[in-house]
Amino acid sequence: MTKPILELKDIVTVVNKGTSNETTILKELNLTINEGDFITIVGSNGAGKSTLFNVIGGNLSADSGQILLHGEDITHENEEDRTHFLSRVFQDPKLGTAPRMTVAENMLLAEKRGEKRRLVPRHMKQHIDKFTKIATTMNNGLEERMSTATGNLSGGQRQALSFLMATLKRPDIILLDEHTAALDPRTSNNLLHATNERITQDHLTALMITHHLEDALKFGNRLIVLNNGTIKADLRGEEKDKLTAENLYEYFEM
Ligand SMILES: Nc1ncnc2c1ncn2[C@@H]1O[C@H](COP(=O)(O)OP(=O)(O)OP(=O)(O)O)[C@@H](O)[C@H]1O
Repeated sequence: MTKPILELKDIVTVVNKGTSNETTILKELNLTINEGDFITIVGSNGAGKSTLFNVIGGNLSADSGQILLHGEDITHENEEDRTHFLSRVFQDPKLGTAPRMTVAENMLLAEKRGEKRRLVPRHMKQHIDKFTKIATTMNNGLEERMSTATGNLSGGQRQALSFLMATLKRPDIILLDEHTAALDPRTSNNLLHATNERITQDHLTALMITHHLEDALKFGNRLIVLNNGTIKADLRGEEKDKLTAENLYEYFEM
């Protein structure tokens, strides 16, 4: 049985309140995310995709509506509180990692997130074999650079590290905000496949924004089309499998 992890109920977000630029971005948006869902999200520029992630992440508060995590109301929890159950990977490879720290240190930091323990070499020794093994799953040589400062990695390796760090503590939800968009096509493709393997094999729950319809079709068990602040389509199973890029494109015009 699929269990809901996160439920968004009638979410409305308004920006520039009280000014002549007041705009409603999300318009009574409803979405239930179930355990193990890997949802790809597409939609035109300005459709509200990043705003949806900001509302889930607590960077932006909903003006009305409710957010439930495992049935509990978390609508008023702030961004920091929500890091206990979610992690996010951004488009910019520089955002997810500390540049002067090594790959292994960044991974240790991610694993100890939320704990009071200090980062000490003794802890590193216990973890290095496990971290190296995890890095190997990225298929991009990251495992050979465990002692390299993150700032000296290639963009693809750095973004793969950001993704791994986001998954290390098995958050309830992982938000992938066009996390391969800044990479060249081959590197992007490699990271997408590694992402897919880690999410499906470890039964993680993730939402991934992409502008590439083929990727939205290829990956995930559910595909959502966001248009003008609402969900225009939420396709899964056979319905998603049968979909082509051409049919999908039609949803953009609705
Ligand atoms: N804090 C804000 N203040 C004012 N306008 C905002 C704010 N956040 C988002 N918007 C506007 O809301 C609309 C939706 O933005 P959002 O970034 O969520 O769209 P998106 O679907 O992620 O677009 P893109 O594909 O271009 O990244 C846009 O018109 C944007 O300019």
